[in-house]
Amino acid sequence: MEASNLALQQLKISGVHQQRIRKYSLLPGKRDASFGNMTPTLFYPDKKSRRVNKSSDIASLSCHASTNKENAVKLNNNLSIMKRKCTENTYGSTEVCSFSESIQNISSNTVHEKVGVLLLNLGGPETLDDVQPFLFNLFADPDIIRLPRLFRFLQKPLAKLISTFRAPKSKEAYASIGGGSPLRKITDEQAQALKNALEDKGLHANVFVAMRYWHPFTEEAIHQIKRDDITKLVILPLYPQFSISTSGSSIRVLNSIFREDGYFTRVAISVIESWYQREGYIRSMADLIEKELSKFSKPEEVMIFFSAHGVPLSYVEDAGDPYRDQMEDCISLIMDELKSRRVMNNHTLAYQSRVGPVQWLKPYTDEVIVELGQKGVQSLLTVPISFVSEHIETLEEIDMEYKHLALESGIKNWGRVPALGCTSSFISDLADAVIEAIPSATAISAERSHINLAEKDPLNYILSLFLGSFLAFFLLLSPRAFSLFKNNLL
Ligand SMILES: C=CC1=C(C)c2cc3[nH]c(cc4nc(cc5[nH]c(cc1n2)c(C)c5CCC(=O)O)C(CCC(=O)O)=C4C)c(C)c3C=C
Ligand SMILES: [Fe+2]
Repeated sequence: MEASNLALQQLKISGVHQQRIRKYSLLPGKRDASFGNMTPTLFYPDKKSRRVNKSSDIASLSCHASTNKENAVKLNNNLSIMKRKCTENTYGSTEVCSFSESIQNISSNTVHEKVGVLLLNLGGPETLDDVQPFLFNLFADPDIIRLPRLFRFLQKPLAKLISTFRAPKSKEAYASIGGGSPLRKITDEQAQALKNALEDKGLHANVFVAMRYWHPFTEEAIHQIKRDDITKLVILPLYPQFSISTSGSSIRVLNSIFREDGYFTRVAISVIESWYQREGYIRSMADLIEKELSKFSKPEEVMIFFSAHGVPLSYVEDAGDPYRDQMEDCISLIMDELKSRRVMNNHTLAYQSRVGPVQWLKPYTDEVIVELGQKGVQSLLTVPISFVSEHIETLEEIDMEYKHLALESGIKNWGRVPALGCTSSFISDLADAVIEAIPSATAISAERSHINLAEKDPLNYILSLFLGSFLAFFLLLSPRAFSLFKNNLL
């Protein structure tokens, strides 16, 4: 994956900042606009303006043509006009967007509402036999391996190849944590806890789980939502910070289902895109950190080491993924909260779990651990920060690999903050986020506009097929290309 050249969705700054009102734009990515896959592209304001606008309450998103006229025409052909109404209330609230194509406000008193909450998560293999097909689903996601347009149809053969070669290593990791991912079980528990918390706050809601790469898949959740006759739906990714590769990917899949399925023209929908800035979440994280610090003999000397899941650098630098900015904001909010409790420890942030030969967000967790050891840091408290459940990368990568590396590098005292899981203050805050999102739920219209590449541009289509087949042939049959691929990409 030549990540620096593969920017698909271009997330660019288009914020018009006014007092308490922000305007975002949904523009096509430079390349993606011509795809016809109708992926909406969110444009985020830069970090500085987001910080300045902490008190912003409302962000409205409107759709307009890109700078490129051709793209604008394609956009009109392929994308129905999308509008968003967003409510952002930093630190204390959530980035909430109701979407999608044309907005019809549904007044809550006209129909008998049945509220649903859809939790989005990554999913994980439940048995060792699931590992390869799970990896296939992950690498087949165009938001995970971002191929240029011409090579898009190679996505699945490439996913098959990478998943087959990666599976033995991944299986070993899953075997070491009991033979499968705990993600489904934990997410189901979180769903039940959220349902109970909502009930306690006076809202009866059905809570569904949609995993991106393993069961229960998005389609299974959609089936249940329809079976239960849900009329208002709040979409809540279980990732505190937004990334194109996580929440973005799940929302893209949902968006295409909603556009195709007439049922959803009758459903008012609200999407909570990120919620790392919520007071309840920040406080819950600070509580966990304080508790773990107190287990060290000299808590004040402990380095608090935030380890976030990485993304390729090109996501942030070329495609405008807000993930790094949100991560940094999140950590400064947690540290501010700790300081307000007189916890004045040093802290640092690094990124873990990189895959493949491209550059990922730096600094890398393993390199920082070695450096900290060399600098004489004696005590380290690792805080997994991009995810709210235990999973392979906390249980295996952090608890086994990084712990071993830290002790080898001279760090004497090691600790790790557990994931939030079903911590009651956290679940209660998620319930508040859901309740706050309901008023901004809006319905989507029934416009559909799938035009596939072959219908739209037959010459281009034939050319891509030809070049793609050539590349696949070369990669699969040339022993040298094959071993280069195996050594570098896996
Ligand atoms: C915020 C969290 C995550 C981001 C960002 C993310 C991006 C990302 N991940 C991969 C590749 C892999 N991820 C894998 C597992 C995995 N990833 C996350 C979270 C984020 N990923 C979680 C919670 C899990 C674990 C699920 C579980 O089973 O417990 C894996 C599989 C494990 C392995 O083989 O290492 C891969 C591969 C990429 C390429 C990427 C960004 C482009
Ligand atoms: Fe991942």
